[in-house]
Amino acid sequence: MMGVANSRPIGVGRIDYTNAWPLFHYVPDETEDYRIVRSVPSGLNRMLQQGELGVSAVSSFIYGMEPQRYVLLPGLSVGTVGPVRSILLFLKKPLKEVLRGKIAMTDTSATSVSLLKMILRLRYDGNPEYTVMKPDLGAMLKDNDAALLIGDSAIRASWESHGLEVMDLGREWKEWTGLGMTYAVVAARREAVENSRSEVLRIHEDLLASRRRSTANLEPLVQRAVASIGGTKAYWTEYFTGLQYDFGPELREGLELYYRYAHELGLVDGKAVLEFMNSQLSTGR
Ligand SMILES: C=C(O[C@@H]1C=C(C(=O)O)C=C[C@H]1O)C(=O)O
Repeated sequence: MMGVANSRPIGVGRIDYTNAWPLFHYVPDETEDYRIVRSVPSGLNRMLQQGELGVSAVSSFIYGMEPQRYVLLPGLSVGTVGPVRSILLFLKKPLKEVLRGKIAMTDTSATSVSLLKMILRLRYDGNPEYTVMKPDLGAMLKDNDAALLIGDSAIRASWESHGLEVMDLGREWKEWTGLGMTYAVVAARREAVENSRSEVLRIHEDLLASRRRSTANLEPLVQRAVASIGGTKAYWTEYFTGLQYDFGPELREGLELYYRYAHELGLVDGKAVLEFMNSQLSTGR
């Protein structure tokens, strides 16, 4: 496993959802230093944990489970301060009943499933029964009172005229805690940083450059999203503008609270502290 994480080019995981586009849009799929591997968050989480990837955009929850194994790449995140529009609980019954009912959750997520548990338990004193399913709203709601979707599945489902009540978890978190939330981070395995330092620095720089270029001009991403997924230019402009990609103080503070709650609920063993790769390294000096 070590060999895979340390060989050149190193494997780098890209979340295969529109929400991660700004981080990766201008990053080539293959260079001498790295090769991009695409998957849903749960797939990348597993590949990074098993050492098949040296660096990956992953569910922030995964870092919180074993912070000693990773460092975070500074200046890179997928988060919001407020509504996210793509992490949504679809309710078939009033919230009061859902809190004592049954909820199906997508098998593609790690951060949002725990975020949902926190919100329902700690904010609303709920104790529903949870199951994990493939992200298919109709199938999920067949035997359940509510369904959690993330990413493009959530976006598509939010456009359907099903008449269901919808809870946006980014909005909930902000109303409840007053803070932002970080759904995805870019993490590097510690041995990848030690043994493949220049490759890790290169992908870090390329991701930062992509983030800057994407957020400076959203137009190419917006056009592409309309063409490949649908919706309007206004929708996607608002969507990308609402997301925060630079892991600023509000996102860091929110994530620290999320890790404290995760520990309180017994979802993770310890209290994770955010440890970033030394930014001195990333300037190459
Ligand atoms: C913003 C989103 O955040 C995603 C949610 C994740 C999770 O729940 O584990 C992981 C990566 C993020 O890209 C989204 O799904 O739309």
